[in-house]
Amino acid sequence: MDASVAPALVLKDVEAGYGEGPVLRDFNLTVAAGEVYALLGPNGAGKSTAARVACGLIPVRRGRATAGEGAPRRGRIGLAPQDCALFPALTPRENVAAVAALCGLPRSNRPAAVERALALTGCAPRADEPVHSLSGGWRRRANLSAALVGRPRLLIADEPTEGVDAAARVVLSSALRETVQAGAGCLLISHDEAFVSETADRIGVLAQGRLLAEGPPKALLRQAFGLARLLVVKLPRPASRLAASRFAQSGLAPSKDGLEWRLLCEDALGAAQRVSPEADAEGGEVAVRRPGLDDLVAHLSDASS
Ligand SMILES: Nc1ncnc2c1ncn2[C@@H]1O[C@H](COP(=O)(O)OP(=O)(O)OP(=O)(O)O)[C@@H](O)[C@H]1O
Repeated sequence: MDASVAPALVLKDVEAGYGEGPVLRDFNLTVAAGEVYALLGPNGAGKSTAARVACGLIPVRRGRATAGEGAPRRGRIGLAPQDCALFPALTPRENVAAVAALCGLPRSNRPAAVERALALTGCAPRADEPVHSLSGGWRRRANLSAALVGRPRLLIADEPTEGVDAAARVVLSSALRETVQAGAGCLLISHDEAFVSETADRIGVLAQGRLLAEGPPKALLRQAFGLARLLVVKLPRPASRLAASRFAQSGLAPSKDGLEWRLLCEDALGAAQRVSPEADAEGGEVAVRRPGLDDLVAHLSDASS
């Protein structure tokens, strides 16, 4: 990343919220030009609030928010909100054209800009059907096209893959990657672990309005878990007393509903062999896997609460 290029977003010592108690306090976040930065965290952590501060939808009570500097004033931030911001009676092409006008693009440039934005998200094949008749996945593509048409310096994509199939996810990931390769910065908010792993350069893990960790996903996973693997036993019903005591003896801890027992350790395969007889007798399934981003979020937010 080029340090001489201004960041796409800087939130510095920000305090912001809705009622009396702030949601974000002393909150710092920088999204560089050329990177996709994903904010992860449990429900209510403050991710959408940070996005709203970034695009000026809620004011900063303290600190400073600077977004999209270096772009024309009206098109500098592109927002693809979680609840698609589209006119349902209009087609994707008409919606994207309307946003192009709102962004202040010169009239003569608009048709090419609209085609480009529709092509980036693969929306062109359904671009002339009314939005209300499109499936959720096509609406998501149109929603992202509308955010991209003004060539924003900062793109904010809030849950862009909600209700989207695997093929569309690949296209949307490429659209975000191409956008940042062209020089924008992207703030991505997503609960979609696979999408974030494929798309983000850096992630920030947020809980209760505080950033708990940030960095490249692989580095954070390595730092949190090292060589440990996760043993997961899934049960159709809570374990019998005998099985529960055997799982506990082997170091596994139950979920709140008692349907899942877990252990994070370097010898997860050995532990799996030890608990397999009880798991089989209970009709359960045993799996060993590498911890992923969802595990990282749970691990960091549990440790901070
Ligand atoms: N419009 C609002 N008015 C009042 N409080 C709100 C409003 N929107 C969010 N909040 C509160 O702010 C806190 C953070 O919410 P926010 O939507 O930013 O979390 P989030 O991390 O995006 O959650 P999720 O993953 O569920 O979308 C929550 O306690 C929420 O109840």
